[in-house]
Amino acid sequence: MSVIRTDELTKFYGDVRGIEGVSFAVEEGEVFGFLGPNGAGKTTTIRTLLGFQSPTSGSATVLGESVTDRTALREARANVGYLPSEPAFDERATGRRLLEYHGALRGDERSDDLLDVFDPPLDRAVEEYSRGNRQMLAIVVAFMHDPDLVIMDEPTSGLDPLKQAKLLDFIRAERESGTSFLFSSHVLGEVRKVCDRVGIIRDGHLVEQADVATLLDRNGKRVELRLSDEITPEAFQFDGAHGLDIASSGEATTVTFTYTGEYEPLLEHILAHDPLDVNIGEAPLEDVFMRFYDTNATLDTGETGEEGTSDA
Ligand SMILES: Nc1ncnc2c1ncn2[C@@H]1O[C@H](COP(=O)(O)OP(=O)(O)OP(=O)(O)O)[C@@H](O)[C@H]1O
Repeated sequence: MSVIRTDELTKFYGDVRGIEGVSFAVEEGEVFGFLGPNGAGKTTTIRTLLGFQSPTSGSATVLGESVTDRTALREARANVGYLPSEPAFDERATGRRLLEYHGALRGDERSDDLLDVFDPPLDRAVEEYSRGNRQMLAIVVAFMHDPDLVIMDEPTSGLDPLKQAKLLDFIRAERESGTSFLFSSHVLGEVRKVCDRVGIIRDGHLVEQADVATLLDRNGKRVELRLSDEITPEAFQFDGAHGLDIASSGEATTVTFTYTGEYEPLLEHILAHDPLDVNIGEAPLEDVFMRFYDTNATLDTGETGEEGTSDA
């Protein structure tokens, strides 16, 4: 069963388009990454799925229930965790009080275990919390009732690199035990680490839907060679090689290019030049995604553990 399914889902705010004709499905037990530049429509999709706002047209189901059937959706939501991009809490309440409140509302099977990993200062009022502590409290709230599906909007924003890594490890472990995720993010490094498939949204439209391995495969391999001899560009003009760059330092020549195709012809070409060093790796994921983004949009590769560009 698809845990989320949308069919031509459309939401306009008056004349302003939030999303239009968005169709995708999240299957049981997968982490579906939802990517797109600022204002693309990620939050609009999520808020519509959670029943916070009605679609203008089209349809969607969450755990099999229509998002426009309020009663059925409320029941389905008992099995859904939600981590908003900017968690809002009763500011004067302590973290502990808020966990009691959410536990009474939807159940608390897991907060003790979760607090071993994510440890906000429970006896302080939330208004005194740092951004990271607020996020950790929201993570505990999202998972404490042991949901089957978790919808996360920029989940690592505000967390330090260690906590970011803990959250990604935690998501992978949860997926292993069958939990499904809709994971909205700008941070490509984390998408690479946890997502099985991605949907890319731009200007309110879903422009791509593919599994991450296929996207990377399509983008080819990044090849870097160090040669003792100087060479001409013609030496590396062969089928499947593109984006050639040659730099000579006096001692050695460094050749980099992207390659799509089988290994055998690639290795033949490389060995013909008697290389000092050979490095063949995955092409950067951002090359794939940037094609779907506006030229002005910036993206975080996530490799430094910094926050994404989500707060515009
Ligand atoms: N409540 C609202 N009223 C009017 N327009 C809105 C509202 N919420 C969103 N929009 C518009 O809908 C479009 C999609 O916005 P949305 O917040 O869904 O994008 P997003 O992909 O979540 O962006 P970000 O990455 O910046 O969070 C934007 O043009 C935005 O201005």
